Amino acid sequence: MAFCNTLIVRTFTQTAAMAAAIKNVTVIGSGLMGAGIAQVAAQTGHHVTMVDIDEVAVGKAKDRIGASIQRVAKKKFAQDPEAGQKFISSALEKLQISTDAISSVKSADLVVEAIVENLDVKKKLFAQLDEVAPSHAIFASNTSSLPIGKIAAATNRKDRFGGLHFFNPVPVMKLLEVVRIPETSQGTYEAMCDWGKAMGKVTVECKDTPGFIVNRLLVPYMFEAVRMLDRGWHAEYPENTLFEPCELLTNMVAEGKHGVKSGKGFYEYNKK
Ligand SMILES: CCCCCCC[C@H](O)CC(=O)SCCNC(=O)CCNC(=O)[C@H](O)C(C)(C)COP(=O)([O-])OP(=O)([O-])OC[C@H]1O[C@@H](n2cnc3c(N)ncnc32)[C@H](O)[C@@H]1OP(=O)([O-])[O-]
Ligand SMILES: NC(=O)c1ccc[n+]([C@@H]2O[C@H](COP(=O)([O-])OP(=O)(O)OC[C@H]3O[C@@H](n4cnc5c(N)ncnc54)[C@H](O)[C@@H]3O)[C@@H](O)[C@H]2O)c1
Repeated sequence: MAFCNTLIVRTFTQTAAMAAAIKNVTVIGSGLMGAGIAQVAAQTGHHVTMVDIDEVAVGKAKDRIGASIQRVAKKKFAQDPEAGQKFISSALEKLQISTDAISSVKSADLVVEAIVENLDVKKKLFAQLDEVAPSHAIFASNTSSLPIGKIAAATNRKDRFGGLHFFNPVPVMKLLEVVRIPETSQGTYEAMCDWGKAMGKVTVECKDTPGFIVNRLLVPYMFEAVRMLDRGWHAEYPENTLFEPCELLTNMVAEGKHGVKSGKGFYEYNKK
């Protein structure tokens, strides 16, 4: 029992230490997602370096952040514009830009990659960063569709590797999928979740499966919308199995499980 308690205390201490240690964040890629991630990280008190191979892109990203943060401040400090101005200047002071990925990770506690969706390009980048980043630094990819395990394989820090899948527009969307591979240590996983919460996000644990959770649902839904457009809206397709009632739903309806209005469905609801 004493051994068990010691182990729990030690694990807790290590995890808390890793999470507390995430102060310096390097975001690689300053496109739609990278700029959003960098912005929210700076807004929430982190020292952020945003990197891009394209000097023009990273400059434009900083301008976009300036415009987006105005919108955030207007909403967040609607009653106190002075506090809003302080919020903006404090965040922008914490944000550096660079075109040199190698030097930008030298004091990073967390590296979030949001570059082009290409496995070889991501692997090449992480292999280079692995050589120079501090050993404690956690690496994460924001990929929409590539297996995290395949990207992590390019490094010697699979225990400190995971997915941090944000949603567009990052300053607005609350959800963050935190993806773990079998090698991701518990400390790394918890540090990623704690960092996500510090970013003001709601974190959800995902396994490293195609599409994680959201895109697994979203992409077939989007494709189906496009197929509908493709074949015309007016036709009826009674033979299409997509429209067949599911047995599970039929049974739930028969059992009176109508969701919120009946107090039970997939969940139980407390009616007040
Ligand atoms: C395998 C292939 C995969 C392909 C798909 C990949 C998918 C990917 O992996 C995952 C995803 O991202 S899935 C996609 C997941 N994403 C979604 O599902 C999102 C879908 N989109 C939406 O839900 C709506 O368009 C929004 C809620 C974003 C905006 O609401 P709207 O009704 O269009 O109205 P509005 O007038 O514009 O804005 C209203 C207020 O919102 C605020 N604000 C907005 N943008 C901001 C910004 N950039 N900055 C700061 N603030 C911003 C601001 O306060 C603004 O007020 P203001 O007074 O005007 O400043
Ligand atoms: N767009 C979305 O809605 C969305 C949502 C969630 C996740 N993602 C994922 O986020 C990643 C980025 O997507 P995006 O939409 O921001 O792309 P984007 O094209 O807007 O931006 C990518 C940026 O990366 C830069 N870049 C490319 N190679 C680089 C390298 N080797 N080093 C440094 N910078 C490099 C490009 O110059 C570009 O500015 C992708 O993996 C994508 O799948 C996208």
